[in-house]
Amino acid sequence: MNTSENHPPVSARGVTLVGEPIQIVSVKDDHTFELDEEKLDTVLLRQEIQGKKAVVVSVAGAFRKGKSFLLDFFLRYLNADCSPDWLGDDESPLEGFSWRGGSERETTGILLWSEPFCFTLPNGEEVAVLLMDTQGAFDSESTVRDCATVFALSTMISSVQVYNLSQNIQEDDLQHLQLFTEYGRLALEANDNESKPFQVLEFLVRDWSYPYDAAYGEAGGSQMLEKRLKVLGQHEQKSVKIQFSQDIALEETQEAETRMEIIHPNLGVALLPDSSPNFRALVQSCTANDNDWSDDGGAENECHKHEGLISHKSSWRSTYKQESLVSDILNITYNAHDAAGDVRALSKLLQHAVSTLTMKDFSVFFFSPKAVFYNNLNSREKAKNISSLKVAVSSGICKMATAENIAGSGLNLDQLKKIYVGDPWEDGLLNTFTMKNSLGQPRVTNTKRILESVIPKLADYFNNRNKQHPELQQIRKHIKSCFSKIGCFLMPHPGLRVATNPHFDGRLKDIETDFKEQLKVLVPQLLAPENLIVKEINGCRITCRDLVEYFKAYIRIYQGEELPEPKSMLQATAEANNLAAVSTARSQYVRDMEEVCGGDKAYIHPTELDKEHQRCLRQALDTFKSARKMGGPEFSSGYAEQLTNEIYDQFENFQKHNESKNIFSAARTPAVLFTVMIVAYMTSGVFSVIGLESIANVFNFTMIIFLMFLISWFYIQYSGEYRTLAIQIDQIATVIWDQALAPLYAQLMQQGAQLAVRQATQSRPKRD
Ligand SMILES: Nc1nc2c(ncn2[C@@H]2O[C@H](COP(=O)(O)OP(=O)(O)OP(=O)(O)O)[C@@H](O)[C@H]2O)c(=O)[nH]1
Repeated sequence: MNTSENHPPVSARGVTLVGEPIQIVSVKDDHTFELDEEKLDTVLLRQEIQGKKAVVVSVAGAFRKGKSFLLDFFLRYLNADCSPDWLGDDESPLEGFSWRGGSERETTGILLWSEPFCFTLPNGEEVAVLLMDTQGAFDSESTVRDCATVFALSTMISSVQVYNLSQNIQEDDLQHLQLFTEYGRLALEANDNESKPFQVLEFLVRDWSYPYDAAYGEAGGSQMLEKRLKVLGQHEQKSVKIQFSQDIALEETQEAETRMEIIHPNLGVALLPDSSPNFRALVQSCTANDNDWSDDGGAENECHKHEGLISHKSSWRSTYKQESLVSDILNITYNAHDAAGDVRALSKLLQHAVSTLTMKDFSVFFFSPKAVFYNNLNSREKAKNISSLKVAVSSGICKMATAENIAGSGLNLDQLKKIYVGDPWEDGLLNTFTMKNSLGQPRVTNTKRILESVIPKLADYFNNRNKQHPELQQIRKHIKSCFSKIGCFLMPHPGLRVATNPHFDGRLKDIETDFKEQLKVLVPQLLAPENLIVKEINGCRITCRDLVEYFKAYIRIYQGEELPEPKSMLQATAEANNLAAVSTARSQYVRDMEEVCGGDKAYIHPTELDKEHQRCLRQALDTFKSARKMGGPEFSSGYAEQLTNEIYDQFENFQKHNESKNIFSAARTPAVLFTVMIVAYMTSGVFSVIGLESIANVFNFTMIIFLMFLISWFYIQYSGEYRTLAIQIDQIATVIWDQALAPLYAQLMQQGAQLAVRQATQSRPKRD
């Protein structure tokens, strides 16, 4: 709400709020900017602060998004001397910079709070904190240039620019930021695109409604910023350290071996599936008779050892179902559909086996403890990782079996990506897939066919997923290159009363608790003395006195004409389209005319050349008109005119070039010079015959001069030197030709023609 005129504004803690907003920069009706130097001086050149370092915190962004409202909380905090209960009581209206509800813009130009706040930094340095409110961008009365100028100026002047956004960081927010900061960078002379021209940028996302995606505050903000400003498709050069669970397993193996020894060895068997060949061999050894092993003496002996110990001896079995084994070996039956009975029967079967075989015999059929450990681990990792690898199967990268191998080896798709990004030449993936575990087996596979098919497909997949359009990359790179530090803070919605109640006057009781909680974090984060950022320009810390000079210098740049005008996207695109169409049409004209009178073509009569020019011009204009362009016919008419003018310029060149091919015009200068010499010689002869020697000498002298001209002209044509002299001689010859010889020639031609006509009519036979 506007600061009341009847009583001075009072802060929430009952302390009078000293100062008022002062309009430093105003925008005039003709969209030019004016700096009120006097007011600026009253704020910054006060005796007590002019020598102090300046901290300038500005809030900029679209109009009607609560910038001034937020600044008033900044004021409260600073006015309360940063005390912990700065937010004050529930009943005090929010005052300071003028803010209000409604849809029409409030702030115009740039405002400063008239009373800078003085603090001492932890290093003992005295600083003055200035708060700056800016005109909201994109309202219906501001041009793109106005918005860009306000944003650029405030960014150039401030040490912390709060970019106030609503609900999210959208791509258009980044595009505008790019345009505005580029406009700022252009104005700065140190526009080397290397040093960072601006200091801190804080994205402030208001009304953040997705705390379940990213939490309110700075942590969620950083997470969000990381996503939004990520430049995808750039391989990070630092190597990626990945913690594989399999690697841990290798270290654990030793410990596992010891552990396995104290576990009953049956566990090793119990872990085997009953389809496993080892399980079958074990059972076979418990039940085999002599005949089964007759072809193998060693095995025969082994079986003899078991003879008598095993009650039922049979040949290789057709079935190894637990139910039939128990019935054959132990001669008992049980309910195979009862899980508990099943386990009890298995236990009896194993006890029987243990009692009939020595440990040594029995252990032949065990998996090693290491193998069992791996098997265990493999199942656990497979369960954990397989879901992400199903994407690889559905994308045709590998079959399910390979995906299971990869998953079982402790890798998921995300980790594979990190390996690939860390080593994009595919070696990383190859090495990982083929590295040996402590059993000497490959981690995933070393089958060449699989490796050759899966690894390139994985690499393609990661590359395509990583692809980000160059335009998007460029925006992100640009923004990062402009600021020394970029942060983000997610603010919750302040509640419906704040947003929609026309009588809301900023009392805390009407504001949602979440919002107030986050304010208590945000404001000290920006303004607590230990967090203040002193304004720096080209590495120098700026005092309030210096800031006045910079302000004046910067505004002068934006008042002048030297900066290109920032345009709306449509206008810029329409211009680019039209210019491209002009260029295509002009090239077509040049090509067509080259066909008519190009370098290797013969001289063409000027009238004919003009006709050809008209034809090519028409065609070029047709090409321009038929090109698809943005902006409409009215916008294009100016470019059509530009095209016609450029084509006429080209035509002049073609005319000159054509003229140079005319041998008569090329020979005109020597012919004129020679004619003048002859005439001068003959005239001098006539005058000397009649005794007027002095006049004859003048003509002789003229003849000598023209002879010298002629010799010089030939020399210059031959050597290419003294070209300016040749041009002057050509000009003299042209004047003589135009003034004397050409009219004479025309007259002679006319008389000749008349004579010819007369003779022709006289010689015609008379009719009776
Ligand atoms: N939804 C929402 N509204 C807010 C928030 N903060 C303030 N408002 C309301 O937004 C309206 C405009 O506030 P201002 O501070 O005048 O907005 P501004 O961005 O300075 O507006 P301009 O000066 O026109 O650029 C007021 O009605 C505030 O109550 C917020 O975080 N979320």
